[in-house]
Amino acid sequence: MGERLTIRQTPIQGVSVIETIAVKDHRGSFARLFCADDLATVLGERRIVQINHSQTREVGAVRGMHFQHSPHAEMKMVRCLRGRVFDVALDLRKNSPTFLQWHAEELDPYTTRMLVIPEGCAHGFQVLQEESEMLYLHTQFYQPESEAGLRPTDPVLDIKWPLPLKDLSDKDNSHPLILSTYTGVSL
Ligand SMILES: Cc1cn([C@H]2C[C@H](O)[C@@H](COP(=O)(O)OP(=O)(O)O[C@H]3O[C@@H](C)C(=O)[C@@H](O)[C@H]3O)O2)c(=O)[nH]c1=O
Repeated sequence: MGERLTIRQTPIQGVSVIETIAVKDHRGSFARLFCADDLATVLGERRIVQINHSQTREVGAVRGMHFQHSPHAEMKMVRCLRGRVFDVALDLRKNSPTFLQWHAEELDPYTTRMLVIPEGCAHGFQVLQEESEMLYLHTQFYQPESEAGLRPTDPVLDIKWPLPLKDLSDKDNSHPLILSTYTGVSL
């Protein structure tokens, strides 16, 4: 059996793209979505403790940019199960060489790509096809008191969303704008 997964690094340390190689036959396809052994170099000592799913109706809708503060900082692995999304990881780590830089990947069920977003990076996405569905693997439990976010339209972040933004939640629309004095998060 050949390689089932490939891991591609991005310019942001710890943000990587995992591609699953599906096995195809006359019935359709089979793909391994997660394997702790295959992903040992990405996971280290972490373990997946929660799996979440979201469905988003409208093209242009944005969810993000979300993260959890230490001590509940988490790694997320994000995959699109239906539709297509523009998925963004944003580096907020104090003293990181890529501080405030972002990396985006288009995710859809056919390219079987999963974006890895490590602790100290925020995550968000824009829906490019109606009824898009996302699957999240998390290394920490959801902790509302540690939950934080940045405004997807924040000019300091300058995220180049492909479409006009719509359907933000009230919470996402009220994330504070960051100032030029913002120094990031500590882990
Ligand atoms: C994230 C989360 C939310 N909730 C609840 C809180 C709220 O009532 C409802 C919807 O939550 P939100 O509005 O935060 O959902 P949403 O805006 O989709 O939040 C998600 O956005 C993307 C970008 C991520 O990266 C995810 O980790 C998550 O933060 O679900 C949980 O019960 N467990 C969870 O793990």
